[in-house]
Amino acid sequence: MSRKKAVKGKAATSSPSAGSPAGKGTGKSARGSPGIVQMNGVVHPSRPSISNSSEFYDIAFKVMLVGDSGVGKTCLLVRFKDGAFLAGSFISTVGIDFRVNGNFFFYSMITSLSNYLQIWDTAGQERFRSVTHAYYRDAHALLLLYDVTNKSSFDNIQAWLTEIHEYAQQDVVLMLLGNKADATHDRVVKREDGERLAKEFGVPFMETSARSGLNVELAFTAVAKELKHRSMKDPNEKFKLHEYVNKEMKGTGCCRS
Ligand SMILES: Nc1nc2c(ncn2[C@@H]2O[C@H](COP(=O)(O)OP(=O)(O)OP(=O)(O)O)[C@@H](O)[C@H]2O)c(=O)[nH]1
Repeated sequence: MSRKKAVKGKAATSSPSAGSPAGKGTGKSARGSPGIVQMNGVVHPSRPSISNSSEFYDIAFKVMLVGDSGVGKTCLLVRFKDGAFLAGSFISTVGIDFRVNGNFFFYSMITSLSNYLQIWDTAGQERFRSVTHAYYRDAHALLLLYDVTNKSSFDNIQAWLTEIHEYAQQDVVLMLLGNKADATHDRVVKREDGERLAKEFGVPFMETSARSGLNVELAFTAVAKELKHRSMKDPNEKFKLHEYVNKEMKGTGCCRS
């Protein structure tokens, strides 16, 4: 992921296109605007272009990927973005806008659920932590990752949860993801351990693989659905995130989603 490292290592003056995934074959610029990527070659005609969509949509949700360095946050996001594009998938992405803000990059996307998501990748390295904290505060959802082949990334989850408790909003949507589930030979954290930890903290859990695509779309879809339902006025229309995840989740017996 050298392209990502280049972005994360950049100073706050990073230009949106320089060294960006968007500049590496992720799509074409829309009408020459830097950083705007058209999906399936077309931005949905009935919707605004992504660059002014946060004004158009009443609710823009900020979703952040957090977890130790190397757990696969960037790969998960890239997998989701490309999978959504290529497969024309369930939460099909109508438009994606890539931007760099300081050490972070994020994708803005209008989804087929008609909500506007900003998905932020963060740097897991300790030296970026104080900056990351500032971004927690207005996050609506956090995807907290560990790496099933790295025990310390799992052991650090409690510390991450403590940080989240301290810095994030009280009602933040939180989901625990055990990534790299495809790496069966290198696995050191059992799925049951992840399940147990998630249960202890009352958060939905699934194993994912950015490599195979296992549950990647489901993780983002579940969060998008939860955010969408929370924003709806009708309190009877309760969406149960745990139930949805348990019903839709694919096991890790196989390496493809
Ligand atoms: N086998 C396997 N490897 C993965 C998976 N996801 C990521 N990786 C590998 O793990 C390494 C780190 O992935 P990144 O996405 O850069 O990790 P990150 O969490 O963004 O790391 P930081 O930016 O340092 O916080 C890379 O070498 C990836 O190829 C996965 O699902 N399976």
